[in-house]
Amino acid sequence: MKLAVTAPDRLVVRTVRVADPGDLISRLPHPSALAWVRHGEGLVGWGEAARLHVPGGAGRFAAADRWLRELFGSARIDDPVGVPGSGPVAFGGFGFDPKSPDSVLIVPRRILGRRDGQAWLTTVGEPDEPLSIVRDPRAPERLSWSDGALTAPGWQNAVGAAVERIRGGRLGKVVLARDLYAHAAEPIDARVLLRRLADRYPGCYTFAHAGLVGATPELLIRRTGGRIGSLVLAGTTARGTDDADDRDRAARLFASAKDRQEHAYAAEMVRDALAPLCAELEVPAEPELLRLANLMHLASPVRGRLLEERSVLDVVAALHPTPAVGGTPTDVAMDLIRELEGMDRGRYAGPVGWIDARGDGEWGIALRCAELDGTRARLFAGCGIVADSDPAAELVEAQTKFRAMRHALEG
Ligand SMILES: C=C(O[C@H]1C=CC=C(C(=O)O)[C@@H]1O)C(=O)O
Repeated sequence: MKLAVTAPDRLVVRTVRVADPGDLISRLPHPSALAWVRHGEGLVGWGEAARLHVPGGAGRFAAADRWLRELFGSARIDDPVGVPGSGPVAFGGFGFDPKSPDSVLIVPRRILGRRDGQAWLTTVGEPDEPLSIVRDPRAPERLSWSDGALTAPGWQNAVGAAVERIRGGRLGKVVLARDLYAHAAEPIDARVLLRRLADRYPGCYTFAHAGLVGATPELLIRRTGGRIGSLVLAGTTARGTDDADDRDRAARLFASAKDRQEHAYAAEMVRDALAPLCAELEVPAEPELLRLANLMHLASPVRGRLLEERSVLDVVAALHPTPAVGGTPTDVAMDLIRELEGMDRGRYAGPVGWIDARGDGEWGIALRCAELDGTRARLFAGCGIVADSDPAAELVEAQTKFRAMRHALEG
């Protein structure tokens, strides 16, 4: 696999403790933001000390992991803080489809971290290298919207075709997505979107990576030393108009055979993928409810302890794509996605997150997100389809999922 690399021969890295910086997102000096923030904690980064473009292929996670081990292994690191996310960190986003050429890792020149009452600043490269600062991000104005690969009726037809294929018995589940474009008068500044997403979805992982911006509720994997955690999501209903309506909807979600089946496919695959890697693994027998500002999901929190030393990217490789974004069986679902969606998902529905020099890190599934390109944003939303899915209801669900990014753009 031929990697495209921009990196110095040897990284010089220094982490220092800093006073609590407060809100991390408002500390980003430039629109080319890197971020991973939940409940005000996490990491933000800016500048670029090293970048890796990973070509498509099933071995892309292993190739990225090897490159990072070499880069971080040869670095001169002074890190008295010594917690997950201190020292050098790479922010990454991988293409959903192994064939996609879109996977990128970036090691920023500055990383500001905040967790459990501690805060730190990491400098990669010479501390006095000037960084350009662009203050006062402006909100997008005069937005207009256009369809992506498929119109709404076209996508409903694709869902109908998927249901037929599932009823034909070749697969149990497939997740179908569609894209939508927003056009603004001026280049869109990721920081405005991050701010709005973090304010509205504090329990989600608000992320920015090389123009991909979103707030995902789904944690693919977190590794802290030997401990791992994951939050499997599948099965969705919109929030109600009041508490009683919320309770009714949640009860219907738990009683819905279709949603339970969608969820079971995802939770079982995550269990099966993690079991061989773990000395201990806890997967709840029944899902619980995850409430977001716009949606409620069936959720299975998974915990485990790794059998042997492996980096978080190594575990990502074992998990992606889960049936929360692909389907069951994976290969049949991937082919059907390529056939019916009529688009390349890019990094949407792929792993997005960060990894440090210890191999610790947090990776989510890039959902509720948009890919920024100057004045244009490409939004994505997808839905799990099983034998009982109704195309019209799935379209409504996809529109609700778009709402997170529509709101981030429109305010
Ligand atoms: C594919 C998406 O959501 C996934 C995650 C949670 C619930 C899902 C569902 O109920 O269909 C999807 O599997 C998306 O938001 O684009």
